[in-house]
Amino acid sequence: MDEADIVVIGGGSGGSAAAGRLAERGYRVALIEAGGHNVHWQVRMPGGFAIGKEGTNWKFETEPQQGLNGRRGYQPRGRGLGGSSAINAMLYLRGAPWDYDNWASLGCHGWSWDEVLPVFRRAEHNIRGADAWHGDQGPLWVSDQRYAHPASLAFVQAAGQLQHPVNDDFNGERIEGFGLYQVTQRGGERWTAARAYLGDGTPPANLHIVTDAVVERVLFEDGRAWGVAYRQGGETRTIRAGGGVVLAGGVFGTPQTLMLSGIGDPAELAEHGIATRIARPAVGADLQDHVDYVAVFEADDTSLFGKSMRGNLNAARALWRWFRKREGGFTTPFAESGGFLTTDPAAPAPDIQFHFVIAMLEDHGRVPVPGHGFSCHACVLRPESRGNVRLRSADARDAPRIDPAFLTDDRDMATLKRGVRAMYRILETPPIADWKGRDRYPIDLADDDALERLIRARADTIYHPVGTARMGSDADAVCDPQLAVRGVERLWIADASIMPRLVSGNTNAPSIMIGERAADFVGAALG
Ligand SMILES: Cc1cc2nc3c(=O)[nH]c(=O)nc-3n(C[C@H](O)[C@H](O)[C@H](O)COP(=O)(O)OP(=O)(O)OC[C@H]3O[C@@H](n4cnc5c(N)ncnc54)[C@H](O)[C@@H]3O)c2cc1C
Repeated sequence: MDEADIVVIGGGSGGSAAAGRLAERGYRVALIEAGGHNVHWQVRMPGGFAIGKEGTNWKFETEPQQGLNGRRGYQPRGRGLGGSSAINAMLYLRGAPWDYDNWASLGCHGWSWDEVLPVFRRAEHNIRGADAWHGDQGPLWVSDQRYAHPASLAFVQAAGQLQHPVNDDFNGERIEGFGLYQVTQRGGERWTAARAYLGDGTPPANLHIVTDAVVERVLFEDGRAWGVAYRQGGETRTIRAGGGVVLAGGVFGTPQTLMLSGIGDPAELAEHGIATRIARPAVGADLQDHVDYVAVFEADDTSLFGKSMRGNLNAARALWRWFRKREGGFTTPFAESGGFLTTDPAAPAPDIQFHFVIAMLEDHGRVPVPGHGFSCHACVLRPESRGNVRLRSADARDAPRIDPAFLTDDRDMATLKRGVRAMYRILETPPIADWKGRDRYPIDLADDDALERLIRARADTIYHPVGTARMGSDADAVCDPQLAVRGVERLWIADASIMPRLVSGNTNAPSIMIGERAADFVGAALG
Protein backbone atom coordinates (compact mmCIF):
# COMPACT_ATOMS: atom_id res chain seq x y z
CA MET A 1 0.00 0.00 0.00
CA ASP A 2 1.46 3.39 -0.84
CA GLU A 3 -1.50 5.63 -0.11
CA ALA A 4 -4.10 5.92 2.65
CA ASP A 5 -6.50 8.57 3.87
CA ILE A 6 -4.84 8.64 7.26
CA VAL A 7 -1.50 7.26 8.39
CA VAL A 8 -1.17 6.49 12.10
CA ILE A 9 2.39 6.20 13.45
CA GLY A 10 2.59 3.65 16.29
CA GLY A 11 0.14 0.91 17.24
CA GLY A 12 0.21 1.37 21.02
CA SER A 13 -2.57 2.32 23.41
CA GLY A 14 -3.44 5.67 21.81
CA GLY A 15 -2.54 4.69 18.24
CA SER A 16 -4.64 1.51 18.27
CA ALA A 17 -7.68 3.39 19.56
CA ALA A 18 -7.25 6.20 17.01
CA ALA A 19 -6.62 3.85 14.06
CA GLY A 20 -9.48 1.51 14.96
CA ARG A 21 -12.01 4.28 15.43
CA LEU A 22 -10.95 6.08 12.24
CA ALA A 23 -11.32 2.83 10.29
CA GLU A 24 -14.81 2.43 11.78
CA ARG A 25 -15.65 5.83 10.31
CA GLY A 26 -14.80 4.45 6.86
CA TYR A 27 -11.38 6.05 6.25
CA ARG A 28 -8.63 4.01 4.64
CA VAL A 29 -6.16 3.87 7.52
CA ALA A 30 -2.55 2.70 7.45
CA LEU A 31 -0.98 1.93 10.82
CA ILE A 32 2.81 1.84 10.87
CA GLU A 33 4.34 0.07 13.86
CA ALA A 34 8.02 -0.43 14.65
CA GLY A 35 7.52 -3.82 16.33
CA GLY A 36 5.67 -7.01 15.48
CA HIS A 37 2.16 -8.38 16.00
CA ASN A 38 2.60 -9.40 19.65
CA VAL A 39 0.37 -12.47 19.38
CA HIS A 40 2.65 -14.81 21.34
CA TRP A 41 1.08 -16.66 24.31
CA GLN A 42 3.47 -14.84 26.63
CA VAL A 43 1.75 -11.59 25.68
CA ARG A 44 -1.72 -13.12 25.96
CA MET A 45 -1.05 -14.74 29.31
CA PRO A 46 -1.38 -11.97 31.92
CA GLY A 47 1.48 -13.30 34.04
CA GLY A 48 3.54 -14.23 30.98
CA PHE A 49 6.37 -11.73 31.51
CA ALA A 50 5.70 -10.16 28.12
CA ILE A 51 7.98 -7.34 29.21
CA GLY A 52 10.97 -9.66 29.05
CA LYS A 53 10.11 -11.28 25.74
CA GLU A 54 12.43 -10.49 22.86
CA GLY A 55 11.06 -7.71 20.66
CA THR A 56 8.22 -6.49 22.89
CA ASN A 57 10.13 -3.86 24.87
CA TRP A 58 12.31 -0.94 23.80
CA LYS A 59 14.17 -1.27 27.14
CA PHE A 60 15.25 2.37 27.27
CA GLU A 61 17.69 3.65 29.86
CA THR A 62 17.65 7.20 31.18
CA GLU A 63 20.49 9.66 31.41
CA PRO A 64 22.25 9.54 34.80
CA GLN A 65 19.81 10.93 37.38
CA GLN A 66 21.18 13.54 39.73
CA GLY A 67 18.25 12.93 42.10
CA LEU A 68 19.01 9.18 42.15
CA ASN A 69 22.69 9.46 43.10
CA GLY A 70 23.73 9.53 39.45
CA ARG A 71 22.13 6.16 38.64
CA ARG A 72 20.54 5.52 35.26
CA GLY A 73 16.85 4.64 35.44
CA TYR A 74 15.10 1.96 33.42
CA GLN A 75 12.29 2.94 31.04
CA PRO A 76 10.52 -0.07 29.58
CA ARG A 77 8.16 0.83 26.69
CA GLY A 78 6.08 -1.57 24.67
CA ARG A 79 7.08 -2.34 21.10
CA GLY A 80 4.74 -4.01 18.64
CA LEU A 81 0.95 -3.89 18.33
CA GLY A 82 -0.60 -2.85 21.62
CA GLY A 83 2.53 -0.88 22.51
CA SER A 84 2.92 -0.55 26.25
CA SER A 85 -0.49 -2.18 26.79
CA ALA A 86 1.17 -5.40 25.59
CA ILE A 87 3.70 -5.36 28.45
CA ASN A 88 1.99 -3.39 31.19
CA ALA A 89 0.43 -4.59 34.43
CA MET A 90 -3.10 -4.23 32.94
CA LEU A 91 -4.41 -2.17 35.88
CA TYR A 92 -7.44 -0.18 34.80
CA LEU A 93 -7.35 3.33 36.28
CA ARG A 94 -8.27 6.76 34.97
CA GLY A 95 -6.86 9.14 37.57
CA ALA A 96 -8.87 11.61 39.62
CA PRO A 97 -11.64 13.82 38.20
CA TRP A 98 -9.61 16.79 39.49
CA ASP A 99 -6.82 15.96 37.03
CA TYR A 100 -9.01 16.59 34.01
CA ASP A 101 -10.67 19.67 35.48
CA ASN A 102 -7.12 20.93 36.03
CA TRP A 103 -6.26 20.26 32.38
CA ALA A 104 -9.28 22.35 31.39
CA SER A 105 -8.23 25.15 33.75
CA LEU A 106 -4.77 25.13 32.10
CA GLY A 107 -6.37 25.94 28.74
CA CYS A 108 -7.23 22.46 27.49
CA HIS A 109 -10.83 23.38 26.72
CA GLY A 110 -13.07 20.38 26.28
CA TRP A 111 -11.03 18.10 28.57
CA SER A 112 -12.79 18.59 31.91
CA TRP A 113 -13.87 15.45 33.78
CA ASP A 114 -17.47 15.83 32.63
CA GLU A 115 -16.22 15.96 29.05
CA VAL A 116 -13.83 12.99 29.21
CA LEU A 117 -16.02 10.68 31.31
CA PRO A 118 -18.32 9.81 28.36
CA VAL A 119 -15.24 8.88 26.32
CA PHE A 120 -13.90 6.59 29.08
CA ARG A 121 -17.37 5.00 29.24
CA ARG A 122 -17.61 4.63 25.47
CA ALA A 123 -14.22 2.86 25.36
CA GLU A 124 -15.01 0.51 28.23
CA HIS A 125 -16.53 -2.94 28.40
CA ASN A 126 -16.68 -3.51 32.12
CA ILE A 127 -17.84 -6.98 33.06
CA ARG A 128 -19.57 -5.51 36.12
CA GLY A 129 -21.97 -3.73 33.77
CA ALA A 130 -22.72 -0.09 33.04
CA ASP A 131 -23.50 2.68 35.50
CA ALA A 132 -22.90 6.42 35.75
CA TRP A 133 -19.12 5.86 35.69
CA HIS A 134 -18.73 2.77 33.56
CA GLY A 135 -19.57 1.49 30.12
CA ASP A 136 -20.21 -2.12 29.05
CA GLN A 137 -20.43 -1.75 25.29
CA GLY A 138 -16.93 -0.54 24.42
CA PRO A 139 -14.04 -2.54 22.94
CA LEU A 140 -11.75 -2.31 25.99
CA TRP A 141 -12.54 -5.24 28.28
CA VAL A 142 -12.19 -4.50 31.99
CA SER A 143 -12.46 -7.46 34.34
CA ASP A 144 -12.15 -8.34 37.98
CA GLN A 145 -9.08 -10.42 38.72
CA ARG A 146 -9.73 -14.16 38.35
CA TYR A 147 -7.21 -14.92 41.03
CA ALA A 148 -6.02 -12.78 43.90
CA HIS A 149 -3.41 -13.94 46.36
CA PRO A 150 -4.45 -13.84 50.05
CA ALA A 151 -1.51 -11.51 50.80
CA SER A 152 -2.98 -8.93 48.39
CA LEU A 153 -6.22 -9.03 50.35
CA ALA A 154 -4.31 -8.88 53.63
CA PHE A 155 -2.72 -5.63 52.47
CA VAL A 156 -6.17 -4.13 51.87
CA GLN A 157 -7.44 -5.39 55.22
CA ALA A 158 -4.42 -3.91 57.01
CA ALA A 159 -5.16 -0.52 55.43
CA GLY A 160 -8.75 -0.93 56.62
CA GLN A 161 -7.48 -1.59 60.16
CA LEU A 162 -5.88 1.86 60.01
CA GLN A 163 -9.26 3.36 59.08
CA HIS A 164 -8.35 3.91 55.45
CA PRO A 165 -11.49 3.36 53.37
CA VAL A 166 -11.83 0.14 51.43
CA ASN A 167 -12.68 0.88 47.80
CA ASP A 168 -13.92 -1.74 45.34
CA ASP A 169 -14.01 0.68 42.40
CA PHE A 170 -11.20 3.23 41.98
CA ASN A 171 -12.95 4.52 38.84
CA GLY A 172 -16.29 5.07 40.53
CA GLU A 173 -17.60 7.64 42.93
CA ARG A 174 -14.21 8.22 44.54
CA ILE A 175 -10.61 7.22 43.95
CA GLU A 176 -9.44 7.28 47.60
CA GLY A 177 -9.05 4.05 49.50
CA PHE A 178 -7.66 0.55 49.16
CA GLY A 179 -8.74 -2.50 47.22
CA LEU A 180 -8.05 -4.92 44.39
CA TYR A 181 -7.45 -3.36 40.99
CA GLN A 182 -9.62 -4.14 37.99
CA VAL A 183 -7.64 -5.27 34.95
CA THR A 184 -7.76 -4.95 31.16
CA GLN A 185 -8.32 -8.66 30.59
CA ARG A 186 -10.91 -10.67 28.73
CA GLY A 187 -11.62 -14.26 29.68
CA GLY A 188 -8.32 -14.57 31.55
CA GLU A 189 -6.21 -13.12 28.70
CA ARG A 190 -4.43 -9.77 28.47
CA TRP A 191 -6.61 -7.42 26.46
CA THR A 192 -4.23 -5.02 24.75
CA ALA A 193 -5.39 -1.86 23.02
CA ALA A 194 -4.57 -3.62 19.75
CA ARG A 195 -6.83 -6.55 20.55
CA ALA A 196 -9.54 -4.09 21.58
CA TYR A 197 -9.40 -1.79 18.55
CA LEU A 198 -7.61 -3.51 15.65
CA GLY A 199 -9.90 -6.48 15.16
CA ASP A 200 -7.93 -8.90 17.42
CA GLY A 201 -5.91 -10.40 14.57
CA THR A 202 -8.48 -9.79 11.83
CA PRO A 203 -8.44 -6.08 11.03
CA PRO A 204 -11.19 -4.57 8.89
CA ALA A 205 -10.46 -4.35 5.15
CA ASN A 206 -9.88 -0.59 5.27
CA LEU A 207 -7.25 -0.86 8.04
CA HIS A 208 -3.82 -1.72 6.72
CA ILE A 209 -1.25 -2.66 9.37
CA VAL A 210 2.45 -2.42 8.58
CA THR A 211 4.72 -3.98 11.22
CA ASP A 212 8.49 -4.00 11.76
CA ALA A 213 8.60 -0.53 10.21
CA VAL A 214 10.24 2.40 11.99
CA VAL A 215 8.90 5.80 10.96
CA GLU A 216 11.75 8.19 10.14
CA ARG A 217 9.83 11.41 9.65
CA VAL A 218 6.62 13.07 8.57
CA LEU A 219 6.66 14.55 5.06
CA PHE A 220 5.32 18.05 4.42
CA GLU A 221 4.35 20.18 1.47
CA ASP A 222 3.23 23.79 1.83
CA GLY A 223 2.97 23.39 5.59
CA ARG A 224 0.72 20.37 5.32
CA ALA A 225 1.56 16.78 6.30
CA TRP A 226 1.11 14.60 3.21
CA GLY A 227 2.82 11.37 4.19
CA VAL A 228 5.39 9.48 6.15
CA ALA A 229 8.84 8.02 5.43
CA TYR A 230 9.55 4.73 7.19
CA ARG A 231 12.29 2.15 7.26
CA GLN A 232 11.42 -1.48 6.70
CA GLY A 233 13.62 -4.40 5.68
CA GLY A 234 16.65 -2.18 5.14
CA GLU A 235 14.83 0.22 2.80
CA THR A 236 13.22 3.60 3.23
CA ARG A 237 9.67 3.71 1.88
CA THR A 238 7.06 6.42 1.77
CA ILE A 239 3.33 6.29 2.17
CA ARG A 240 0.96 9.11 1.20
CA ALA A 241 -1.74 10.28 3.59
CA GLY A 242 -4.48 12.10 1.68
CA GLY A 243 -6.25 13.27 4.83
CA GLY A 244 -3.36 13.57 7.27
CA VAL A 245 -1.04 11.91 9.74
CA VAL A 246 -1.58 10.93 13.38
CA LEU A 247 1.48 10.63 15.63
CA ALA A 248 1.12 7.93 18.30
CA GLY A 249 4.68 6.77 18.96
CA GLY A 250 4.26 7.40 22.68
CA VAL A 251 5.96 9.74 25.12
CA PHE A 252 9.42 9.09 23.68
CA GLY A 253 8.61 8.18 20.06
CA THR A 254 6.32 11.11 19.28
CA PRO A 255 8.73 13.93 20.26
CA GLN A 256 11.51 12.04 18.49
CA THR A 257 9.52 11.88 15.24
CA LEU A 258 8.49 15.54 15.60
CA MET A 259 12.10 16.60 16.03
CA LEU A 260 13.27 14.43 13.13
CA SER A 261 10.56 16.17 11.08
CA GLY A 262 11.93 19.63 11.95
CA ILE A 263 9.54 20.54 14.78
CA GLY A 264 11.34 21.30 18.02
CA ASP A 265 13.96 23.45 19.64
CA PRO A 266 15.98 25.04 16.77
CA ALA A 267 19.28 24.84 18.68
CA GLU A 268 18.84 21.15 19.29
CA LEU A 269 17.71 20.42 15.74
CA ALA A 270 20.73 22.30 14.37
CA GLU A 271 23.02 20.17 16.54
CA HIS A 272 21.83 17.15 14.56
CA GLY A 273 21.79 18.87 11.17
CA ILE A 274 17.99 19.03 10.99
CA ALA A 275 16.42 22.11 9.39
CA THR A 276 13.83 23.79 11.60
CA ARG A 277 10.31 23.75 10.17
CA ILE A 278 8.63 25.04 13.33
CA ALA A 279 10.49 26.36 16.36
CA ARG A 280 8.75 24.66 19.27
CA PRO A 281 10.95 24.15 22.36
CA ALA A 282 8.09 22.39 24.17
CA VAL A 283 8.66 19.33 21.97
CA GLY A 284 10.46 16.89 24.26
CA ALA A 285 10.11 19.18 27.30
CA ASP A 286 7.78 18.81 30.31
CA LEU A 287 8.52 15.11 30.84
CA GLN A 288 6.74 13.99 34.01
CA ASP A 289 6.71 10.51 35.51
CA HIS A 290 5.55 8.77 38.68
CA VAL A 291 8.70 8.44 40.75
CA ASP A 292 8.39 5.35 42.91
CA TYR A 293 9.95 3.55 45.87
CA VAL A 294 9.59 -0.26 46.16
CA ALA A 295 9.91 -1.98 49.52
CA VAL A 296 10.83 -5.67 49.20
CA PHE A 297 10.14 -8.38 51.77
CA GLU A 298 11.26 -11.99 51.95
CA ALA A 299 8.63 -14.36 53.36
CA ASP A 300 8.35 -18.02 54.24
CA ASP A 301 5.07 -18.64 52.46
CA THR A 302 5.87 -20.44 49.22
CA SER A 303 2.47 -19.64 47.70
CA LEU A 304 3.88 -16.18 47.00
CA PHE A 305 5.50 -15.97 43.59
CA GLY A 306 9.18 -16.93 43.78
CA LYS A 307 12.13 -19.00 42.82
CA SER A 308 12.38 -22.37 44.63
CA MET A 309 11.48 -26.01 44.00
CA ARG A 310 8.02 -25.29 45.38
CA GLY A 311 7.82 -22.10 43.31
CA ASN A 312 8.63 -24.02 40.13
CA LEU A 313 5.96 -26.59 40.94
CA ASN A 314 3.41 -23.84 41.60
CA ALA A 315 4.35 -22.20 38.30
CA ALA A 316 4.01 -25.45 36.38
CA ARG A 317 0.54 -26.02 37.86
CA ALA A 318 -0.49 -22.45 37.17
CA LEU A 319 0.70 -22.69 33.57
CA TRP A 320 -1.32 -25.82 33.06
CA ARG A 321 -4.42 -24.16 34.52
CA TRP A 322 -4.00 -21.13 32.33
CA PHE A 323 -3.55 -23.12 29.14
CA ARG A 324 -6.52 -25.34 30.02
CA LYS A 325 -9.00 -22.85 31.44
CA ARG A 326 -7.48 -19.36 31.41
CA GLU A 327 -7.59 -19.43 35.19
CA GLY A 328 -5.20 -19.58 38.12
CA GLY A 329 -1.99 -17.90 39.21
CA PHE A 330 -0.86 -16.76 35.77
CA THR A 331 -3.92 -14.55 35.30
CA THR A 332 -2.26 -12.30 37.89
CA PRO A 333 -1.23 -8.73 37.10
CA PHE A 334 1.32 -9.25 39.94
CA ALA A 335 0.38 -5.78 41.29
CA GLU A 336 -2.95 -7.11 42.53
CA SER A 337 -4.02 -4.63 45.16
CA GLY A 338 -3.19 -1.12 46.20
CA GLY A 339 -4.71 2.19 46.98
CA PHE A 340 -4.77 5.95 46.84
CA LEU A 341 -3.96 8.13 49.83
CA THR A 342 -3.84 11.87 50.46
CA THR A 343 -0.77 12.54 52.61
CA ASP A 344 -0.90 16.34 52.25
CA PRO A 345 -4.19 17.73 53.58
CA ALA A 346 -3.87 20.63 51.12
CA ALA A 347 -3.68 18.31 48.08
CA PRO A 348 -6.67 18.47 45.71
CA ALA A 349 -6.66 14.68 45.18
CA PRO A 350 -4.70 11.68 46.50
CA ASP A 351 -0.98 12.34 46.16
CA ILE A 352 0.31 8.79 46.72
CA GLN A 353 -0.59 5.49 45.06
CA PHE A 354 0.38 2.04 46.36
CA HIS A 355 0.83 -1.15 44.36
CA PHE A 356 1.10 -4.38 46.37
CA VAL A 357 2.98 -7.07 44.38
CA ILE A 358 3.03 -10.81 45.15
CA ALA A 359 6.69 -11.22 44.27
CA MET A 360 10.04 -9.74 45.26
CA LEU A 361 10.88 -7.03 42.77
CA GLU A 362 14.54 -6.12 42.52
CA ASP A 363 15.56 -3.70 39.77
CA HIS A 364 12.16 -3.90 38.04
CA GLY A 365 12.19 -7.69 38.24
CA ARG A 366 15.40 -7.85 36.18
CA VAL A 367 17.45 -9.27 39.05
CA PRO A 368 16.17 -12.71 40.10
CA VAL A 369 15.98 -13.21 43.86
CA PRO A 370 15.94 -16.73 45.31
CA GLY A 371 13.02 -17.55 47.59
CA HIS A 372 9.59 -16.07 48.02
CA GLY A 373 8.25 -12.73 49.15
CA PHE A 374 6.29 -9.62 48.29
CA SER A 375 6.88 -5.99 47.40
CA CYS A 376 5.02 -2.75 47.82
CA HIS A 377 5.35 0.41 45.75
CA ALA A 378 4.62 3.98 46.83
CA CYS A 379 4.67 6.60 44.05
CA VAL A 380 4.23 10.37 43.84
CA LEU A 381 1.07 10.98 41.83
CA ARG A 382 1.56 14.60 40.76
CA PRO A 383 5.32 15.17 40.61
CA GLU A 384 6.76 18.68 40.34
CA SER A 385 10.08 17.59 38.77
CA ARG A 386 10.26 18.14 35.01
CA GLY A 387 12.57 16.31 32.64
CA ASN A 388 12.96 16.07 28.89
CA VAL A 389 13.54 13.88 25.85
CA ARG A 390 16.24 14.85 23.37
CA LEU A 391 17.66 13.37 20.19
CA ARG A 392 20.73 11.21 20.41
CA SER A 393 21.22 11.44 16.65
CA ALA A 394 19.28 12.17 13.47
CA ASP A 395 18.71 8.43 12.99
CA ALA A 396 15.19 7.31 13.97
CA ARG A 397 16.57 3.91 15.02
CA ASP A 398 18.70 5.43 17.78
CA ALA A 399 17.06 5.58 21.20
CA PRO A 400 16.35 9.14 22.30
CA ARG A 401 18.07 10.64 25.34
CA ILE A 402 15.62 10.43 28.22
CA ASP A 403 16.04 12.56 31.33
CA PRO A 404 13.08 12.34 33.73
CA ALA A 405 14.97 14.53 36.26
CA PHE A 406 13.56 12.42 39.08
CA LEU A 407 13.48 14.00 42.54
CA THR A 408 15.09 17.23 41.38
CA ASP A 409 12.22 19.10 43.01
CA ASP A 410 12.29 18.79 46.80
CA ARG A 411 8.52 18.69 46.99
CA ASP A 412 8.59 15.27 45.33
CA MET A 413 11.03 13.95 47.92
CA ALA A 414 8.83 15.29 50.74
CA THR A 415 5.74 13.60 49.24
CA LEU A 416 7.55 10.33 48.64
CA LYS A 417 8.85 10.25 52.22
CA ARG A 418 5.28 10.65 53.50
CA GLY A 419 4.17 7.91 51.13
CA VAL A 420 6.89 5.46 52.18
CA ARG A 421 6.16 6.06 55.87
CA ALA A 422 2.43 5.55 55.30
CA MET A 423 3.19 2.35 53.38
CA TYR A 424 5.25 0.94 56.24
CA ARG A 425 2.49 1.78 58.72
CA ILE A 426 0.18 -0.43 56.68
CA LEU A 427 2.76 -3.20 56.20
CA GLU A 428 3.36 -3.30 59.95
CA THR A 429 -0.36 -3.76 60.64
CA PRO A 430 -2.11 -7.18 60.75
CA PRO A 431 -3.11 -9.11 58.77
CA ILE A 432 -0.32 -8.22 56.31
CA ALA A 433 2.16 -7.97 59.21
CA ASP A 434 1.35 -11.63 59.95
CA TRP A 435 2.95 -12.64 56.66
CA LYS A 436 6.20 -12.02 58.53
CA GLY A 437 8.06 -10.44 55.66
CA ARG A 438 11.74 -9.72 56.29
CA ASP A 439 12.49 -6.26 55.01
CA ARG A 440 15.44 -6.38 52.60
CA TYR A 441 16.19 -2.70 53.23
CA PRO A 442 15.44 -1.97 56.90
CA ILE A 443 16.11 1.54 58.23
CA ASP A 444 14.89 3.70 61.07
CA LEU A 445 11.98 5.46 59.39
CA ALA A 446 12.10 8.22 62.00
CA ASP A 447 15.53 9.17 60.68
CA ASP A 448 14.74 11.61 57.88
CA ASP A 449 18.23 11.59 56.36
CA ALA A 450 18.40 7.81 56.30
CA LEU A 451 15.04 7.66 54.54
CA GLU A 452 16.14 10.21 51.96
CA ARG A 453 19.36 8.24 51.33
CA LEU A 454 17.39 5.02 50.90
CA ILE A 455 14.98 6.65 48.47
CA ARG A 456 17.74 8.21 46.38
CA ALA A 457 19.54 4.86 46.31
CA ARG A 458 16.53 2.81 45.19
CA ALA A 459 13.74 4.92 43.63
CA ASP A 460 12.87 4.83 39.91
CA THR A 461 9.85 4.95 37.62
CA ILE A 462 6.56 3.09 37.91
CA TYR A 463 6.21 3.48 34.13
CA HIS A 464 3.94 6.46 33.54
CA PRO A 465 5.96 9.08 31.63
CA VAL A 466 3.87 11.75 29.85
CA GLY A 467 3.91 15.36 28.70
CA THR A 468 6.57 15.62 25.97
CA ALA A 469 4.22 17.06 23.33
CA ARG A 470 1.87 18.87 25.61
CA MET A 471 -1.57 20.10 24.65
CA GLY A 472 -2.69 23.66 25.44
CA SER A 473 -4.16 26.88 24.11
CA ASP A 474 -1.01 28.92 24.72
CA ALA A 475 1.51 29.86 22.06
CA ASP A 476 4.13 27.40 23.37
CA ALA A 477 1.95 24.28 23.40
CA VAL A 478 2.82 21.52 20.92
CA CYS A 479 -0.77 20.67 20.05
CA ASP A 480 -4.09 22.43 20.54
CA PRO A 481 -7.05 20.99 22.49
CA GLN A 482 -8.19 19.23 19.29
CA LEU A 483 -4.79 17.48 19.33
CA ALA A 484 -3.69 19.20 16.10
CA VAL A 485 0.03 20.05 16.01
CA ARG A 486 0.28 23.83 16.03
CA GLY A 487 1.90 25.54 13.05
CA VAL A 488 1.27 22.82 10.44
CA GLU A 489 -1.85 21.34 8.89
CA ARG A 490 -3.20 17.82 8.97
CA LEU A 491 -0.98 16.50 11.73
CA TRP A 492 -2.41 15.23 15.04
CA ILE A 493 -1.15 13.48 18.17
CA ALA A 494 -2.91 10.55 19.87
CA ASP A 495 -0.88 9.32 22.84
CA ALA A 496 0.31 10.02 26.39
CA SER A 497 2.75 12.69 25.22
CA ILE A 498 -0.07 15.27 25.01
CA MET A 499 -0.94 15.23 28.71
CA PRO A 500 -0.25 18.70 30.10
CA ARG A 501 -0.05 17.22 33.59
CA LEU A 502 0.40 13.64 34.69
CA VAL A 503 -2.85 12.15 35.98
CA SER A 504 -3.17 10.75 39.50
CA GLY A 505 -3.16 7.11 38.43
CA ASN A 506 -1.98 4.66 35.80
CA THR A 507 -1.91 5.94 32.25
CA ASN A 508 -3.14 3.21 29.87
CA ALA A 509 -6.87 4.01 29.99
CA PRO A 510 -6.16 7.77 29.72
CA SER A 511 -3.95 7.12 26.64
CA ILE A 512 -6.74 5.08 25.07
CA MET A 513 -9.21 7.85 25.88
CA ILE A 514 -6.84 10.29 24.12
CA GLY A 515 -6.72 7.99 21.08
CA GLU A 516 -10.53 7.84 21.00
CA ARG A 517 -10.73 11.62 21.11
CA ALA A 518 -8.06 12.01 18.43
CA ALA A 519 -10.27 9.95 16.10
CA ASP A 520 -13.19 12.29 16.87
CA PHE A 521 -11.11 15.40 16.15
CA VAL A 522 -9.56 14.03 12.96
CA GLY A 523 -12.99 12.91 11.77
CA ALA A 524 -14.48 16.33 12.52
CA ALA A 525 -11.62 18.12 10.72
CA LEU A 526 -11.84 15.93 7.62
CA GLY A 527 -15.63 15.90 7.54
C1 LIG B 1 6.02 -2.02 32.42
C2 LIG B 1 4.83 -1.12 32.32
C3 LIG B 1 3.76 -1.31 33.19
C4 LIG B 1 2.65 -0.47 33.11
N1 LIG B 1 1.53 -0.77 33.84
C5 LIG B 1 0.40 -0.07 33.64
C6 LIG B 1 -0.82 -0.47 34.21
O1 LIG B 1 -0.90 -1.50 34.89
N2 LIG B 1 -1.93 0.29 34.00
C7 LIG B 1 -1.87 1.41 33.25
O2 LIG B 1 -2.90 2.09 33.12
N3 LIG B 1 -0.74 1.81 32.66
C8 LIG B 1 0.38 1.07 32.80
N4 LIG B 1 1.52 1.42 32.13
C9 LIG B 1 1.51 2.64 31.32
C10 LIG B 1 0.69 2.53 30.04
O3 LIG B 1 0.76 1.23 29.50
C11 LIG B 1 1.20 3.58 29.04
O4 LIG B 1 1.12 4.87 29.62
C12 LIG B 1 0.39 3.60 27.76
O5 LIG B 1 0.34 2.32 27.18
C13 LIG B 1 1.02 4.60 26.79
O6 LIG B 1 0.32 4.61 25.58
P1 LIG B 1 0.87 5.41 24.33
O7 LIG B 1 -0.12 5.25 23.25
O8 LIG B 1 1.24 6.78 24.75
O9 LIG B 1 2.25 4.71 23.93
P2 LIG B 1 2.62 3.17 23.68
O10 LIG B 1 1.50 2.28 24.08
O11 LIG B 1 3.94 2.95 24.30
O12 LIG B 1 2.71 3.06 22.09
C14 LIG B 1 3.69 3.65 21.30
C15 LIG B 1 3.86 2.76 20.09
O13 LIG B 1 4.54 3.46 19.07
C16 LIG B 1 5.52 2.63 18.49
N5 LIG B 1 6.56 3.49 17.94
C17 LIG B 1 7.37 4.35 18.61
N6 LIG B 1 8.18 5.00 17.76
C18 LIG B 1 7.86 4.55 16.52
C19 LIG B 1 8.35 4.84 15.22
N7 LIG B 1 9.32 5.75 15.00
N8 LIG B 1 7.82 4.19 14.16
C20 LIG B 1 6.83 3.28 14.33
N9 LIG B 1 6.32 2.97 15.55
C21 LIG B 1 6.84 3.60 16.62
C22 LIG B 1 5.98 1.76 19.65
O14 LIG B 1 6.63 0.58 19.20
C23 LIG B 1 4.68 1.51 20.38
O15 LIG B 1 4.00 0.38 19.88
C24 LIG B 1 2.65 0.61 32.18
C25 LIG B 1 3.72 0.79 31.31
C26 LIG B 1 4.80 -0.06 31.36
C27 LIG B 1 5.94 0.14 30.39
